[in-house]
Amino acid sequence: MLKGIIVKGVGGFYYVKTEDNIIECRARGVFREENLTPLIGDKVRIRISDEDKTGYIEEIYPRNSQLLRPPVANITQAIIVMSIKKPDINTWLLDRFLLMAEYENLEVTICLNKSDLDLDKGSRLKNIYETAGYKVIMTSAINHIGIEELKDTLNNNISVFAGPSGTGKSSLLNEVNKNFKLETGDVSAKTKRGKHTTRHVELLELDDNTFVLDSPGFSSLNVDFIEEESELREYFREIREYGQKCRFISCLHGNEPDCEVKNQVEKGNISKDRYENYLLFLEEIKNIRRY
Ligand SMILES: Nc1nc2c(ncn2[C@@H]2O[C@H](COP(=O)(O)OP(=O)(O)OP(=O)(O)O)[C@@H](O)[C@H]2O)c(=O)[nH]1
Ligand SMILES: [Zn+2]
Repeated sequence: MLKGIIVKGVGGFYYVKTEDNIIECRARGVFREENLTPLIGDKVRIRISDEDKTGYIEEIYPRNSQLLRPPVANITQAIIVMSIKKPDINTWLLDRFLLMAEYENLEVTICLNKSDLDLDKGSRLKNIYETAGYKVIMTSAINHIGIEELKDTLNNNISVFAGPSGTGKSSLLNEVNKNFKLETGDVSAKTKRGKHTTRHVELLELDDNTFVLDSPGFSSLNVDFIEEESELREYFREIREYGQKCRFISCLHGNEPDCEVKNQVEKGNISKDRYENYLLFLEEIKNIRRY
């Protein structure tokens, strides 16, 4: 009997990382009957058949978490990689990623990469997002800055690396583990080759018990997963916090009187930019519901 974790799935085969090596496995038919599909990230028990020497997944251990997009199990945290410049940081997108992470109930760390290009801007952003309640690491893949802190954050976790194309996700992973030789390059060259569409989902092993998923999938173009307007305020940490002191318990922090959130935006304790993104998302959710 062997135990392992599914790191890749291709055409009906699952690749299971055991203590010693990676074993190609099939799933037992019984999973289909139970309507259970093995997922990347699943911790499994396998058996090697004497006849054909292939591995069979015998049991899937209970999942701690399950992401929808991309479909992976047991992810413990998200590392959201944004570049300060080239491409310029887009905080609307960052807040969108954060929303997704909060919705999925993941631990989250923001990685502000390419700090070599504009340290001042990086510091300002770090300050804003730390004030909002997030852990922020400033990195430079080319100057090897912040890599140790990033390593510590990854240690003993199964993390999803998320962020727009060209922000340096592959470059950072290559720094974190010198054995990785992930393809990096300028945005236009990679887009031409359709890198984003052809890349499959795979867990990379950084260390024992430490895996990362370099995935383009962890983002959402719409907010249709949020059903009620009132849900949104729960996913903005600082708004959730200050919102408890609003006059009305139902306050959506828009035009209501005595709104503590607006009050704190005026005082500068809540970032105006974050608040405006909150209002934009709120408007979007309203519109989904109307049509
Ligand atoms: N100046 C600077 N450039 C960087 C840094 N990190 C990465 N780059 C460059 O940014 C470009 C994109 O880096 P990648 O690592 O390929 O970005 P990615 O996020 O993996 O991109 P996708 O695979 O398209 O999602 C490359 O040309 C890198 O050399 C950094 O810290 N500073
Ligand atoms: Zn309010």
